[in-house]
Amino acid sequence: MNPTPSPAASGGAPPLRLGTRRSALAMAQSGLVADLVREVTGRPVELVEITTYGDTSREHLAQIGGAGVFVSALREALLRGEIDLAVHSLKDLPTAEPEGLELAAVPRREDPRDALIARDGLTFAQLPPGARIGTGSPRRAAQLNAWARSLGLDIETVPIRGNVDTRIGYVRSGRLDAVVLAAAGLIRLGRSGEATELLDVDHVLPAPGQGALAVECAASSVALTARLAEIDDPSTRVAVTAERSLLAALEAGCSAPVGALADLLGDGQAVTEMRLRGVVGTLDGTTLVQLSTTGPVPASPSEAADLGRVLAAEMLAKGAAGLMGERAL
Ligand SMILES: NCc1[nH]cc(CCC(=O)O)c1CC(=O)O
Repeated sequence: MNPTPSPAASGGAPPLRLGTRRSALAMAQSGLVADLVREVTGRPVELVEITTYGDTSREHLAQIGGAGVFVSALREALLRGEIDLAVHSLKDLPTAEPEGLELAAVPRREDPRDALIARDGLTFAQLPPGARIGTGSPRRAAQLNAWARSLGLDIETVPIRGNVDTRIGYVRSGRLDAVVLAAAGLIRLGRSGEATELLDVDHVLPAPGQGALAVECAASSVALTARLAEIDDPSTRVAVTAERSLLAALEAGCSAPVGALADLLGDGQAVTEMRLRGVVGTLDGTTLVQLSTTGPVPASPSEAADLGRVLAAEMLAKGAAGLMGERAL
């Protein structure tokens, strides 16, 4: 981090306009990034609320084109010069970077795991027969159903959507026995205490990029992009690059039942290797293709992307393509 510039240096600078969705989670994420951006630029940052189609539509995500609908309005505002930077959940960001935009920074990742919020403090294994678990994500449905089968549990996954409050509300009102959400979202909203279990990634691999934020700019904002590089976390960047490259090489969209997680492995002294795990499955969890590969820590994002492509090729050779056609209801 740079030392804070003197008041004189920042005195006349106009505020940077940071575009954000207006959900509580988006505002929390944007607030975090705004603090980081103020630190490295010494400039004031103002939040500009942008409404996206994903926020107003009541249709299911898979039907309106997946989580990319949350992203496009922010990207259009960037391209029109109405905002200087946009903050997205990286897992909602389509893998193809549009012409004229740049993924300027991926700050340090929050916990990538999924969290269970169940009634009566229950864990997954304690859910009663016939338990109904809400999730709009085919990835979560596939892995929860597979996990339940391996435990001899009888559960039903129920498609739901809505913001974090709405989804937790299904449990509080008694309409569902449990819901599954990203731990990172709960943590950023100060609601991690409501989780009754953090799901082990051996059972439920998160979405590629889950828990990480994406700070996007117009490619023409050269000076700003250079400053934002200071809030980029290189370890997070290589991990999410491998995960997203796996997703892209599977030619799966963000609403496909694909999970991926890269983590850096160490010997206690130093990081020595990166492991990338991936999963694709049918919604009912009867068939999963789950593979892992471990290699030297990538020296660059492009090397990380290679690891993603290698694992994708292995998954495709095991029939992954045939499992990705299914959509959530
Ligand atoms: N698809 C919605 C979405 N996009 C990002 C997050 C959580 C934050 C994150 O994963 O970084 C969520 C909510 C959820 O999955 O529970």
